[in-house]
Amino acid sequence: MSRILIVEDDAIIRSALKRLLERHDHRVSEAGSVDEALALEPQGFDLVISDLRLPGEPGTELIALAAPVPVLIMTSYASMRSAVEALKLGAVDFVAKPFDHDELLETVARILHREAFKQGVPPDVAQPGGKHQPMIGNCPAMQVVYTRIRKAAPADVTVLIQGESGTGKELVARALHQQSRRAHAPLVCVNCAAIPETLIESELFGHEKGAFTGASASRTGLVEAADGGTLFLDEIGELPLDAQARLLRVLQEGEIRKIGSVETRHVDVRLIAATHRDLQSLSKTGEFRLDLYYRLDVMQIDLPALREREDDILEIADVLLEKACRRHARNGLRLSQASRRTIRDYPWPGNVRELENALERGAILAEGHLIHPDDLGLARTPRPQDRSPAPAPVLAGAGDQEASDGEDLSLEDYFQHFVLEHQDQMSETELAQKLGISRKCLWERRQRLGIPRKKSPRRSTS
Ligand SMILES: Nc1ncnc2c1ncn2[C@@H]1O[C@H](COP(=O)(O)OP(=O)(O)OP(=O)(O)O)[C@@H](O)[C@H]1O
Repeated sequence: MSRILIVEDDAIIRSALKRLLERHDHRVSEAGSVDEALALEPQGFDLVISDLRLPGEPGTELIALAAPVPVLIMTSYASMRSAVEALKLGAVDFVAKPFDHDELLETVARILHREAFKQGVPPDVAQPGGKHQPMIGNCPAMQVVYTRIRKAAPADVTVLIQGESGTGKELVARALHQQSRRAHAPLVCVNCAAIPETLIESELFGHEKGAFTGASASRTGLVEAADGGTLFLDEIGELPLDAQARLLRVLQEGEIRKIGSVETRHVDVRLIAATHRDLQSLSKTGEFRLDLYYRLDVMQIDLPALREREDDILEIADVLLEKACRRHARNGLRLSQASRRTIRDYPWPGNVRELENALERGAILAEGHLIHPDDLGLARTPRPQDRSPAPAPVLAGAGDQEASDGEDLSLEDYFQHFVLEHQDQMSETELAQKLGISRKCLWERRQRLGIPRKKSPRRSTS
């Protein structure tokens, strides 16, 4: 069922058209002018059918205001000139009034069909350097993702993105922001797992001077920094309960209160959250507030793991390899047939990020013009029957470099031993520094090896 918005000031024509479309299973809303149409948020529809001449602004104004939703223009002034003008301005098509019912229905069906195809097109995403690149991959699961992005982006609702680490959750958040009406405002990305638990509330919500030991000046939080724009909270499952309560207030009341302050301030922020954890299960154990979960779960986007995107793996590998070759001035480098098989059969527990790293290694290490499996440095190559779900191989060294089987084991042992022995005396930052890895990497390895971070009993600033 498609959602269609009719914009027509003549009530008789409007209700006749409404009845006609409803008889053909469309859900129809009506407006009598451009202003009334805007109040109904035209971007949430699949098609806008608008009269050209309306009281106030002409129907062609909606072409830009409803974008990317197509606008079909009706005109009783069926001169070629007004129709051509409307098409030039970007109308998807036009119909002359009085219209023939079958012709109109056919035009509507054709437009909706064409749009349905467009929906599966990967969105362009601005990378941190400012360059725009399309998301790679066209497998059926990703087409569903692209369609969801296209529909959810302009709707200004909270979105919960779920998927394993490295599947592209941040990329989806960027696409949602860029296709929303907030695109001109900031997108603030926060990885809740990478900020010490004791600091996360003040990072997000800000604090007043003297609110806690070490708070020597008042500070604005990241939620406020995203005012007017979008806040992307990655790994929201790691947010401590106190911070969850504050976040709930932001979502419910649109209000923020700094730590140590009695005053509240209004903020207008769209929240996009991501997690690789099952928030509903976490809420059963009391680790995640169920009311917050329901607030977040307005629209869900599920990202498939790379191993489930068999048709995409080699396509992604080719595009990422080209980029890696450009970065390292190794143009013309290609994957050997054996490398292509290895890439296809490997379970990719670290998903696209792990593939990106492996290809980068390949581009650096390859000696001739072909990248061989050894150059990729994958920990082990499973036989096809070993594939998903496979145990995650442990990656060695900073930046997730991988090593051979023997080294994996000793590194894993070393990591576990070191963390267990020192975590009572060291902060997460110190632990990560001593291990030569990032805080985020430390957190990910803790998850993989089942050594969750201990909850600290009181606030401190270390
Ligand atoms: N479909 C895709 N097309 C192109 N690049 C991708 C795609 N999916 C992921 N990537 C790349 O993989 C890397 C990881 O993506 P991203 O940071 O969005 O993943 P994530 O799910 O947010 O990971 P984490 O949960 O660990 O933060 C990035 O460099 C991103 O550009």
